[in-house]
Amino acid sequence: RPEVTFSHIATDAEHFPFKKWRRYQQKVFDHHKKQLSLLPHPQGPYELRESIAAMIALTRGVRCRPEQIIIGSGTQPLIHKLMSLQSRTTPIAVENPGYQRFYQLLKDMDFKVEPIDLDEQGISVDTIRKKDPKWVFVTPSHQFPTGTIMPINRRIKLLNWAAESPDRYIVEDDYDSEFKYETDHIPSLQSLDRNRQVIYTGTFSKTLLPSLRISYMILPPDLLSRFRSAYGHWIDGPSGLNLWTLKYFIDKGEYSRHIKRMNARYKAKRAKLIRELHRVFGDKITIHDIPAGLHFLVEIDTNLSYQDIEEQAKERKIELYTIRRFFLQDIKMAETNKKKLIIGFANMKEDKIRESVQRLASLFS
Ligand SMILES: Cc1ncc(COP(=O)(O)O)c(CN[C@H](CF)CCC(=O)O)c1O
Repeated sequence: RPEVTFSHIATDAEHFPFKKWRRYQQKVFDHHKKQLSLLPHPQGPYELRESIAAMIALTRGVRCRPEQIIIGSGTQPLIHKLMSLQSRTTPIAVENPGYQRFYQLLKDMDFKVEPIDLDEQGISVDTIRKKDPKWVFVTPSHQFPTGTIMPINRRIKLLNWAAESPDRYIVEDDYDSEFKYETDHIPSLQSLDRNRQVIYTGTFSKTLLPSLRISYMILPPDLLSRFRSAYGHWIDGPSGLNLWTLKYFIDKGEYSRHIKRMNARYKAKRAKLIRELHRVFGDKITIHDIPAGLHFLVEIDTNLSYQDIEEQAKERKIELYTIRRFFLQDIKMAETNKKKLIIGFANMKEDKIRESVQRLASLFS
């Protein structure tokens, strides 16, 4: 069991409003016994989908009807269902480095998956043109794991690429888009899409608790009808109790208040951690200080290999991920002496920042 953590995966459960959550759960028991006695709609309760549609219209500019929302027990199962309906000869592009779990899922499904390089604006559309995929998976709000926020011009360029052919699709994975610090939100790709070629996925794993396993996907009408005919008779997905509780949580304004509070808390914790990293590492560290999300990338001058870093971190009970976790295929990177680490801070206790940074520094001293 790690004694300090730089993980980007867990959220700060200490500040989750459990009392409020329990109160709304009680309301579900009191007023929704009937719904609890039934199976939820295969896409999740319509009433919750209405609340999500209204919320993301405000926060992300997403335009959709509740009928287009599919609620599922995680982003992977939703993507797995959707991609199961596509021909395996469809060439697919993903960001490299990128979200390893999607890459592995698509490879396991026998798709031809093309890793696309990134520049300082996000995924390279020039490389996409060269590789000519039909589908592209992107994380424009906060590229995973480099953190890049895709500027509006690159979003337009990517949408223009898709618009050139009706069988092209973009999967916009908008995880952790709720967290932006002193920078404003850029509208989602979905809100700029005029040709119904963007599939939008969101999750409550970063804003509430990853263990709730509540995520959602918004399909354009043509994909939606195929999805419904293929899965309309399935009964799976998150528990109705949690879904109805989430509906109250959103409708009563608790969700947006929670995000505001966590934004302020994460912003302060992040700033403190960055100051401490600079203080301890000095010019041996470069911090990619992109003011968004629950992690950032750093580069540390060291002759240690990634292997050494990962092994020594484990030995010293430090939960730490290097960029190697996100390389999609073992591209023989010339291991320069600048090693990239993912620094997550959501689950780091503020009063443990000094000790955590000290322990990290001990790896490289
Ligand atoms: C890039 C990205 N897109 C979606 C999710 C949301 O997934 P879900 O909880 O299934 O809705 C995550 C969440 N992060 C993963 C789950 F915590 C872990 C990261 C790791 O595997 O490194 C994510 O990073």
